[in-house]
Order: sequence, then C-alpha cells, then structure tokens
Amino acid sequence: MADKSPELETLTMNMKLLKLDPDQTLEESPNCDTGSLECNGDDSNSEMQSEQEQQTLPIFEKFEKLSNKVANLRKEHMALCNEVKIITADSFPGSEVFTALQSLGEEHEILKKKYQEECQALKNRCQLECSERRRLYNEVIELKGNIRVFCRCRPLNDDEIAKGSTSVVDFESAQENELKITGSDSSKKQFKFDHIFKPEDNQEAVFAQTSPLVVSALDGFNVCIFAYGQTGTGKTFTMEGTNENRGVNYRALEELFRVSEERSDIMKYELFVSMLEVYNEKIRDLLVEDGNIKKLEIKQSAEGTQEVPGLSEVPVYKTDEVWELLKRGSRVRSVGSTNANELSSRSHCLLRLTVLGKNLVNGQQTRSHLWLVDLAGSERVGKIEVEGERLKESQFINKSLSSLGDVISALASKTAHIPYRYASYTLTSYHR
Ligand SMILES: Nc1ncnc2c1ncn2[C@@H]1O[C@H](COP(=O)(O)OP(=O)(O)OP(=O)(O)O)[C@@H](O)[C@H]1O
Repeated sequence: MADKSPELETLTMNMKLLKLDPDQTLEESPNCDTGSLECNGDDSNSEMQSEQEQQTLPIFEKFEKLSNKVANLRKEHMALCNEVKIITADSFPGSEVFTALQSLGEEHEILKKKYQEECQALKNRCQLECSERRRLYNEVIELKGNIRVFCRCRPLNDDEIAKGSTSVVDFESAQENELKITGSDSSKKQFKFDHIFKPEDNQEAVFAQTSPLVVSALDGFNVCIFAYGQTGTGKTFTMEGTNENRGVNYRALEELFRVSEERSDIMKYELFVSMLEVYNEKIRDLLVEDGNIKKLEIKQSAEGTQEVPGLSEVPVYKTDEVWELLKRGSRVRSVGSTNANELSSRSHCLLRLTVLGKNLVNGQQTRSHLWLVDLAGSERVGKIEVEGERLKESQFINKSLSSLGDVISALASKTAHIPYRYASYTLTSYHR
C-alpha cells in the first residue's frame, strides 16, 4: 500500500487502540468497489443514506468505509495526474508548437523582406527598360527621319483598262524605293520614297509598314499618319478600306487592342475614338449621336498639342465594336461626285485615337494621340472640270492642303517656326 495520509494515520492509530488490524481492514473492503469513482458518493441520496448508515455502523466499519474512500480518492488523483501527463505530452506539445510557430514567423519575415527587395529590383529594371525602349525608339525615329513618306500605286480600274490606259509608272527600280514615271512627252521623272507599294500589294502589306508607328502610340508618342494624293488614287481605300479589305484605321485599332492585351501584365490601357471632318473650313464631329453640327475649333493646349474642345470621345473596349463605329462616322462624311471619282471625299477626315496608359509597376501614366487622316483629294480644278459648289469645295481643299504642305516642309527642314497656327486658321477660318 502507498504512503498513508495524516487522516489515515489517525484512523490507523485509533484502530490499533481498538486492537484491530488496520491493514487487513483496508485491503478487504466488502461493500465498496475500490476502482470505482462512484464510491465518492456523487449521488446525494446515496450519500445521505450512507451517512445514516454510518451513524448506525459500529466504529470499525466506519473506519473501514472512510479508509476505502480515502484510498479511492488517492487512486483517482493518481489516475487524473497520469491522464494530464499523457494529454500534455501527446496533444499539446506546447513549447514545440510555440517554437515552430515562432520560427515560421521568422522565416515569413525573411521571405517577405526578400520578395520586397526582389520586387523593388524588378521595378527598377522595368523602369530602366522602359526608358531604354523610348531612347531606342527616338534613335530609330531620328535615323529614319521624323517624317516618312510611302507611295502606294493602285491597280488600274476597269474603266482605265477599257480605255486602253497603261501604267506610266516603272516599278523596276521600286526595290530601291525609287519610282520612275514616264511623262506624256516621254520625259522621265524620278522620285524617292521611304517605301513603295506596288499595285499588287494588299492592305496587309501596307499596314505591316505602318504598324510600328501605331504601336509607338502605346508608348506615349503622338503619331500622325495621313493619306495624301490626287482624287481617285486610293486614299480612302487605304485608310478606311472596304468590309472585305479593311484599311489602316481598323487595323490600327485592332493592333492597339492586340498589343494592349499582350502588355496587360504591366500596362493598363484605355482607348477612345473621335472622328471629325474639315469640310469647307468647318469642323464637324462625325460621331455626335444626333448628327448635329457642333461649332468646334482647334486650340493649342498648354503642353503644345492641338486639341479640339467639345469633340466626342467614344471609349472602345474590343475590336468587334470598332468597325461599325468607323462606318457610322464615315457614312456622315461629306462626299460628292467629281468626274475623277464617283464617290469623292470632299472633306479631310480625321480619326483620332486617344491612348491612356498606366504602368502597373511604377504607376507612370501616358496620354497620346494617334491621328489617322484621309485628306480630301488634291486636284487640278481645270483638269476635273468642276464648277459651282464643287469648285468652291476644291478651292478650300487646295488652300488647306497648301497650308499643310507648308507645315510639313517646315518640319522636314527643321526650321524654328512651324506655321501650325496658319494651317489651323486655314482649316477653321469659317468660325472666326
Ligand atoms: N489598292 C487598291 N486596290 C483596289 N482598288 C482600289 C485600290 N485603291 C483604290 N481602289 C479603288 O479605286 C477607287 C477610288 O479610290 P478612293 O475612293 O479610295 O480614292 P480617293 O483617293 O480617296 O479619292 P478622293 O480623293 O476623290 O476621295 C475606289 O473604287 C477604290 O475601291
């Protein structure tokens, strides 16, 4: 038997005084199951009963019962102690869990710091590469020239073939970007361009040459592409195109969407389309819903860009919706018939794509314009035998084209003064 408690010691002493054998009594308890907790007398009724019984029991039996109770309590205590030990060791390895959590926390902090540093390094690299791309782009532009001139020769049409016309253009030298033209007096004239498109070159081939300029609008550069030429030479076909042979305008938007998607990891772009025409020196918004002519003017902004306050800007989100929008604008455009072109554009049509870019890595923002212009046909009034309203239109067209020519030659010769103001005055003098 285990060590005896003071209470038990007293009881044993008393029993000895009564000349009883205490050890025998404690081991051989007849009424109580020593392993059972119920012996603790949980049930109050049985407790009361046992108290009453004890009152009537001889003193020896009272000792015996008390001794059993004490022994049971000690066993119960031991069992509980063991249980606590097991639970603590198996289920709650307190200090180990804490240590593990602590080391995990430390690891997390180290990783966080490492990733923050890596992220910063990537941001710096991205910024450097963006600046490098812009620097290289500028260098390429400088090398190729800020102004590039392409020449496109359309195929002879059915009328021309029926009349027995033949091409006056000699494409032999076109490979070297030189064009030889034989005059009616058999004299030869030679012109040099940045690129020459032959009659068999399709819309895709033309766009392939222009797409790098289009993409640079996404890098924050302002770009302007326009088609210039005599009436009936294929300007509208090149810029607008037909449903089956879509031109530069539609393809430019398609390309902008494609590259935006490609860069979506680091850049977020928003695109807006505006369309206006300059007809007889009046500016008309071609995308205004009710078709009303709004009085619009060209103004120079504080940043030096040319703006048209009040011009509608339609946000575009995907290529599918763009073709209909462009068609809507061109349906409103002023056309007339000249004897050189049945559906001659009598106005300059300007499609403006506004690109807002946000660099998701460094937060840098850009705003740029890509202008796609289909100029009205230049023509020699006498040659196309126009009169009345057509004659007035032709005079306005030629006057504005001549102003544009002045701007381009000033830009090409890098003179200090570029006569933009005069050009915009010529285009909009109607309102002044
Ligand atoms: N590369 C080409 N391939 C096939 N057809 C063409 C091509 N270029 C022009 N055309 C056709 O020639 C005709 C005149 O072209 P378009 O209307 O584009 O000329 P334009 O220069 O815009 O004339 P305008 O200044 O009078 O508006 C159209 O019927 C057009 O479809």
